[in-house]
Amino acid sequence: MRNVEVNFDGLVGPTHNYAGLSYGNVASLSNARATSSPRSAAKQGLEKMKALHDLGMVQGVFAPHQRPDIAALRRLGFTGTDADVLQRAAADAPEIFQAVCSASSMWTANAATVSPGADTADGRVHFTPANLTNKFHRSLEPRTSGRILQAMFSNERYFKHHEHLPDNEHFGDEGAANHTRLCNDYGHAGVEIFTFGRYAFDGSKPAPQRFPARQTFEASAAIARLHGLDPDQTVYIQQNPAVIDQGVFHNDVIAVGNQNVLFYHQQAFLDTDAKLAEIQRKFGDHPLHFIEVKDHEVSVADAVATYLFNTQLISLGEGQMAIIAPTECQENERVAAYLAELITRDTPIRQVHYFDVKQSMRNGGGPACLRLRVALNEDELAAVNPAVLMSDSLFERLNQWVDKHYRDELAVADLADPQLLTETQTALDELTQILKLGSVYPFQLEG
Ligand SMILES: N=C(N)NCCC[C@H](NC(=O)CCC(=O)O)C(=O)O
Repeated sequence: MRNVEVNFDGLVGPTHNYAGLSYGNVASLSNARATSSPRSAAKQGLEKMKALHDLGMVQGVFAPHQRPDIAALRRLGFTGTDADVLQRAAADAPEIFQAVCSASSMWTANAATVSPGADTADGRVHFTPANLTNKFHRSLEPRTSGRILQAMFSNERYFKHHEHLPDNEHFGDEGAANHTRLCNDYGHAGVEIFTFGRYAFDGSKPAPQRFPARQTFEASAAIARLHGLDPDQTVYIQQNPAVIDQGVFHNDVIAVGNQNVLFYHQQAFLDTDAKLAEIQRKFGDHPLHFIEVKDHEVSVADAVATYLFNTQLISLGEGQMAIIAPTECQENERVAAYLAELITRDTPIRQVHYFDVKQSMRNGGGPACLRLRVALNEDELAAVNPAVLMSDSLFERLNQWVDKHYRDELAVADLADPQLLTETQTALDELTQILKLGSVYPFQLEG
């Protein structure tokens, strides 16, 4: 049976903007209040999806969320017509208002944690939407992400959907951004690696001093229990608090894995040697490539600035992999030299492809943030909603849809324009028809 890994990329929503909402995320803070281009952001994302499709990958599209989130504003006491709610919130509580306008659902690496059927006790693919409790604007995502996931993976014979973890910092969960799976073949049982930033109930354990640790050990362990993972095939690794304090707000900013390769920075983890030995032991006798990038090769600062590790490692067949990197890596001499040399080494990584995803990068989201990986066998793939899978015609259709509905430029001040709300709802209503999702947005469910 053929087993594949499908990347479900977040389609950038029409309100994509730079409001500087993510403390601890260096790019988000440094680009605060810059003017964005929702249209080019969405098109940059579509180009990457199409290029991976053209490389022979199965590629999916993950719909964006409804923003501004009027329901969230009503829950916080703003009343009247939708236009009243928007304008009152913008005037009286601009920080709350900007948060409910964020297009952050584009970073689908944070949408959920996914365990393939080969790893779970009941043999189904398990999904748990991330609660994203650490940032208010992201905590608005789990319910809609859950509905979109159910609309894409609806067959209960193959797919199991869990509720997100309790909405509380003790169970702070950022989804697949802190989850890596190593395996010999996508269809074989793998080792699931959960990376976390702190322990919720034990203040004596190491934790960052400056920036928040968004993921807790307790959240990771709960996901592993919910998904029915075998403890002998599961590894928990604490992120090095010192790198969180340098802007590594998710583990996928400092490490990435695929099949038998783990590519990571020397400073990424705590207790690295013991943890790598545990991974090797649980992985078994098969060859495993630990590619460690040393400080003198690429510093943590360069890794954060270029997103060297927020790259996608994709399998091209015959044991070869390609690395999908943002153009920021190409523009940094040290990182570009490192990658040029890496593909000549005796590892599966043989190609590097650069993509311009600058609109997303300016909010701290690289190629790997934009995608949620789902490993599937043939039967499971056949059960996926086919309307969300990339093809030449879907690429063309989505580009036309973006041209019709998206603005070229958006400043933070434009977010209060009631017309933007109407434009967004019209666009998303049409999108649910293109992607055959049914009703997934609050404005569709209320009516
Ligand atoms: N590393 C992964 N997997 N994802 C990147 C997420 C970036 C996102 N940025 C933001 O939410 C900024 C949005 C704003 O400021 O409007 C975040 O910090 O949660």
